[in-house]
Order: sequence, then structure tokens, then C-alpha cells
Amino acid sequence: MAGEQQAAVPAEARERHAQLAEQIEEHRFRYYVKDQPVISDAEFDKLLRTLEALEEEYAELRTPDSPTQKVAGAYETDFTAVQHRERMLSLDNAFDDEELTAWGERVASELGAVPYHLLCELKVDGLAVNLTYEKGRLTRAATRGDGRTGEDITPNVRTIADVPERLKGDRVPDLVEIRGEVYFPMEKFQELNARLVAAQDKPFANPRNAAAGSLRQKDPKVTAGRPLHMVVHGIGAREGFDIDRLSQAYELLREWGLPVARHNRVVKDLAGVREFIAYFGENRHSVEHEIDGVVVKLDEIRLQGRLGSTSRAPRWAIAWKYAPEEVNTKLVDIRVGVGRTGRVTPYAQVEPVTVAGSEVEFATLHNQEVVKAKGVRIGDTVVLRKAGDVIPEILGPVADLRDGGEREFVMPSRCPECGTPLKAMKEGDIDLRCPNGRSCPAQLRERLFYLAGRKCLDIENFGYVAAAALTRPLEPAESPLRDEGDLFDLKVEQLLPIKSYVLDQDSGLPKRDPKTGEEKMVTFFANQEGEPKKNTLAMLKNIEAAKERPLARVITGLSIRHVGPVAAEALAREFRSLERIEQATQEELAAVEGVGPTIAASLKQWFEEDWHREILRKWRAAGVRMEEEGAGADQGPRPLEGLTVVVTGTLQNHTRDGAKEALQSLGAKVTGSVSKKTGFVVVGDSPGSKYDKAMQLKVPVLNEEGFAVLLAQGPEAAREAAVPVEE
Ligand SMILES: NC(=O)c1ccc[n+]([C@@H]2O[C@H](COP(=O)([O-])OP(=O)(O)OC[C@H]3O[C@@H](n4cnc5c(N)ncnc54)[C@H](O)[C@@H]3O)[C@@H](O)[C@H]2O)c1
Ligand SMILES: [Zn+2]
Repeated sequence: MAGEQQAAVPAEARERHAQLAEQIEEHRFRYYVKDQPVISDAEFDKLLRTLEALEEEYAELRTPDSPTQKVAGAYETDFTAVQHRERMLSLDNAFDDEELTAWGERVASELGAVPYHLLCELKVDGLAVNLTYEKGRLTRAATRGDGRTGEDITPNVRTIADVPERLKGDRVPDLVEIRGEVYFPMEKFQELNARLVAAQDKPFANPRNAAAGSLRQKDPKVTAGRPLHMVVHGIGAREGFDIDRLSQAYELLREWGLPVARHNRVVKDLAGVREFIAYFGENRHSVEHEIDGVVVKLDEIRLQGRLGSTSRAPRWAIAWKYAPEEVNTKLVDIRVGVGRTGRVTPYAQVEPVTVAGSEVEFATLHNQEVVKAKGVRIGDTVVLRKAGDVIPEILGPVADLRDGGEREFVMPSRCPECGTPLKAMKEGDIDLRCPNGRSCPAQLRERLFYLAGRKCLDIENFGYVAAAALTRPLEPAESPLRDEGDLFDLKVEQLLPIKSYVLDQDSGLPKRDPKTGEEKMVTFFANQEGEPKKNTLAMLKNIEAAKERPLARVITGLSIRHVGPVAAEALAREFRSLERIEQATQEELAAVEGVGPTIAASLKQWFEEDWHREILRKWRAAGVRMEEEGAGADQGPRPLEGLTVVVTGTLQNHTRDGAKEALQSLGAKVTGSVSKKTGFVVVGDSPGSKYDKAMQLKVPVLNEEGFAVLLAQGPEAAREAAVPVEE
């Protein structure tokens, strides 16, 4: 800016700059040295951006020791300091397409007419390490530190299985610095925290901190007990080999036995980069490690040198950051909800935050053991994660922010809605249930809502508020509906007087008027004149129409534990009526493919309850269809009635389902496993173990021709056509 008049820096700006810089240094210390950050990465990034903006405005503030100009601070730690041969840098970030484009244009204009390629990599969310290999031997491993000096963590890194002690092959270089990221797998994270909490240690707030904390242990034996992994994403100093392109170097590193990332892609322009970014934006969770972005690098090593680096980051690379999936928020309370099968689950109520594009106020905590394992206390600042379409969850507490006012969660011993003492259904079950299945308002409400939902009877105009109004009205004292058995007998006159709270579907709590703060109350079914609303009439009409739904949907709607739509389909296909399902033995039920012993036992248990059978009686009386269409008097001949058949391998003339249907339409039962009771095993190509089992049990085996005989002429003829038993 030679000769240009520089704006004088106002005192407030200088003050603000100093404050921000101090805050940033403090957070870096907590993050890099203590492995216990107290703010989210997104909040941290925002602080750094604010500082950058300030320096953009007042260039004078951009001094060499500003946090924007450094990789991180130079900290005194318990580890021995070691020099990196070549500096380890950070990366500049692009938070939107404009920033990415600006970077791309800068690269293009610097390089002019020289052709180049862009290498897209995933940005692994872990901590950076530098491995030094001399004559193929791992001689040192270090953290990044301030970029020039890191911490010596050699014995710790040696415990990581992914990191080779010696490089493979006969083209091993004299010297190479390998840069990569050590990460902690998400699926092992909760296990670690559970162990830490049990040992009265501080749990980690997220897997990244768990990786750093696990690696930076004074005692490498502790590190050895942690499931750490590594991905290689760069090289530093090197001697004794030459490379033109980074992507080629990776091939070499792979040959040496180093864990190079599997998802890299070389593209020719920003359009290719955008495609890569979009793809992994969609498939973020298909990767073996957490990612927080994409790193784009100039692939040609010589051109990298031409672009050079700042004191903090290379100019030849940029990190695209995806929208953060983790935020910090306050855990306001832990409540318990009651599901439609009576399962009582704790869930977190947090200060509302926006994450991954939606506002979150509740997060699942699964069961009381999970709450304990996570080590969270009511009042904690917690890390909340919302990954894709998955239900939001609490990762862990920010233990360093505790002030002593937090309290442990205690699982209630009674149902929050009906007061019945909770219990485990069988010994060893972690889940507690409200055993008052019939009249617990929470269970009934959830069951009705499910029954009316898409997967079951699909009753339009019957949503959560209607279900709530019918199960626990404020007026009248008694609902016209005792349980779901009464659903099809509801009369419009019974609905009109009902007054109720408007319940929130996520929490089961009354919604409040945002203005007055009062709990919302409605007469849901009647208008102000006390006449039925249009919706109410439509709902009743739709309830009537729901009587015609296919059997499988009716079965699903009964909320029998473990019986979801798939099992219901199998049951409907196999037995064709609810009556026959009720009459079937547990063994017969279990033998159905897609059913199995757990579901069979659950079905038997369900039918043992009088009030369950009463539901079916009432529905039948109301005209609900409880048989498969065509299953009744007018069905065709069933020559294979009583015969059990297993189909395995690939058939030429039938799909697996087609073969099944053909058998079932003739009355045979099709099961998934071979036993002594199996009548025939039909085998196609590559039949596998079921064929062996049939041979072993001497069950007649039919090939495709034999199968045709069975369908056309029946079991007698088919036995003749069976494949001879091998001796
Ligand atoms: N929450 C906090 O208090 C706090 C404090 C400090 C830093 N942080 C977080 O740490 C990060 C900042 O650290 P940073 O300076 O390391 O910047 P950065 O994470 O944005 O980028 C640089 C780092 O990315 C890593 N990386 C991952 N995959 C890579 C790949 N394929 N190629 C190259 N490098 C790859 C490297 O280790 C490299 O050092 C940010 O996410 C920031 O939010 C958080
Ligand atoms: Zn209850």
C-alpha cells in the first residue's frame, strides 16, 4: 500500500481486536492442549472470521502474531518439543461457492496458460500428525503444534494399527514426512465415554476430541487401548524420490503400506470440484470417518511451489466446509416419553438451536443406561449432533463449563402419564415399560396415531391432535373411546363436546400460545356453534373407508411388539386371515420367513390378552376386513395345503417371490429354513447351505423341473421327480 493513506485504527476496533485475539488463543489452547473445547467449531470459525474481517478493514491490525497469521499458538506441554523438517500448515476455508470460485480464479490467473489439475479429498475430522520415516523406518511422530514445532508422540502413534512401523517395497526413500489425520470412529465413541464416566473421568464432547485426547496421553498404554485410525493426506520433506503430482505420490505411499484415503478424485476444473462436494454432501455418512468438508489441492507439485504459502496456509489448497452437524447448547431437562408399546424413553430437552438446517429442541437419549454412559447432567452445556435425516442426539457434555449447579438424571419409577409403576418386561431388559397397555393415555394416543398413519389404516384428518383429544380429554371426564376397539363405532355426537390440550408430537407436552405462554386448548371436533367441523366429518368418512384396508395394514396397526409392516406382510401372505394367525402355533408362526421366534412369541403373548382379542371382536363386528381378499369360501383348490417348502438359489423360470406366490396360492407354506418338517426344498443355481442341510436331513430336493411337477401334479408326483440323495 505504498503511498496510500491508511485509515487510522479507532480505539474501539483495536480493543475489539485484542479481545477477540485473546479469546481465540484461549479456545485454541483448550482445543489443542486440553482436548476439551468449550465452544463448537462453527462458533470458533466465526470468531476467527470476525477477526479476519476486522483486519480486512484495518490492515494495521494484521500483525505477524495475530491468530489469523498463525497455525496455532506455541504451547508448553507435557510432551517433548520436536521440529518439523517442513512446516505443517493449516488451510484457508471456503464457506460458500463465492469463496470457492474466488480461490479457483486466483489459481487460474496465477498459472495463466499452464495446464493443471485439481485433486479433491475429503476433509477428515481428526487431528493432524506428522510421521517421519527414515530409510523406511518410522523414527518420529509429532502433533502439528504451531506448524514448526510439534509434540513428540512417537510411542503413542506406534500403537495405531494403521501406521506401519516399516514401509514396504524396494523403492523406499531415504526420508519422507507423511502428513495425515488421526481419527476416532463415531461408533466407538459412546463406548469410550461410558468407560470414562464409569471410572469417574471426564467424558469427551465429540469423537474429534476423543481422538486428540487419546493420542496425547502421557502413557502410551492408554493410547493403545483406544480404537484410533489414521488417514494419510499429504507429504512434507522428502529425499530420494521425485514426484510430479500429489495424486501420484499417494499411489506410491499406498504401495509403501500407508493408509491413503480411498475417496480422492482428480478433476480438471471447479465444475468437477462442485460435483465432488455435492456428492459427499449427500453421502457424508457413507465414509468410514467423520468429515467436515472437502479439501481441494492443486495436483501438480511444481505448480504448488509457484503459488506458495502464507504464514498460515498454502495458497494452492482450500478447504470447503460443509454445514456443521454439531452445535453446543444447554441441556434444559431430561424428560421421559411413553411409546406406543409402552417403552419409556428418556429424551433431552435443549435450548432450541438450529443445526443442519432445522430447529432442534429435543434429542433422543434411548434409555437410562445411555444417559449414564454419556455422562450428561441436567444443566450441562452439551454437544448436539444432527447428522442427515437421523434423529438428533446428544454426543457428550462440555465438562469444563460445569459450575456445580448441574444435576444427575434420575429415571422415574412410575409412568409420567398414568402413574403405573414401570418395569422391565423380562430379566435383563434395559428398557422399562409402562405395563398399563390398555388405558395408559400415552400408549393409547401413540397407538391411535400410528394406527391412523400412513403405514397402517391411512386415515386422513386423523392426526396427533385428534389422537390426543380422544385419549385424554379435559372434558368430558370419560372419552367415548376406551381403546382402539371403539374406533369404528365413534359417533359424531360423541366427538362434539370433547375439549383437550393441543399436544406436541415430539414431546407429548401441551403446546403453548406464543403470546400468552398459556397451554393451548381446543374443541377439536366442533366449531364455535357446536357443530361438527368439516374435518371431523371427513375424518369419520375416512374411518369408515379404512375398514377396507388390506389385512397386512390392519395387522401392522395393532402395534404388536416387533410386528412392523414387513412381518405383517409375511403373516398376511402366509395365513390370509387374523383368525388363522390367532390359531397358529408358535412354531408355525416362527417358521414363516420374515417372522421368526421373537415375533412369534410376541404374537402369542399379544393374543393372550383378553382386551386385545376384544379389539378384534369389535372391529370384526364393525365390518373391518380381517381376511386377505380372496381368502375365504371362494378360494380355489389348495392341493398343497399342509405342505412346507423351502426355496433356495436362483431359478430360471421364476423369481424367488414368484415361486413363493405360486406355492402359497396352492396352499403350501413357504419357510426360510430347512428342518425335518420341510416337505421339499426347491433349489436353483448356487443353492448354498440349505441344499446341504436338506441332503443331511434327507428332505426331498426338487430342481426346477421337479418344482414344475410339484405345481402341476402335486406332492406325490414330485417325490418321484426329486433329486436322488447323495450318499
Ligand atoms: N472449538 C474450538 O474451540 C476450536 C478451537 C480451535 C480450532 N478448532 C477447529 O479446528 C479447526 C481449525 O483447525 P485448523 O487450523 O487445523 O484448520 P482446518 O481444520 O480448517 O484445516 C487444516 C487441517 O485440516 C486437516 N485435514 C483433514 N483432511 C485433510 C486433507 N484431506 N488434506 C489436508 N488437510 C486435511 C489437516 O490436519 C490440517 O491441519 C477448525 O475446524 C476449527 O473450528 C476449534
Ligand atoms: Zn402409562
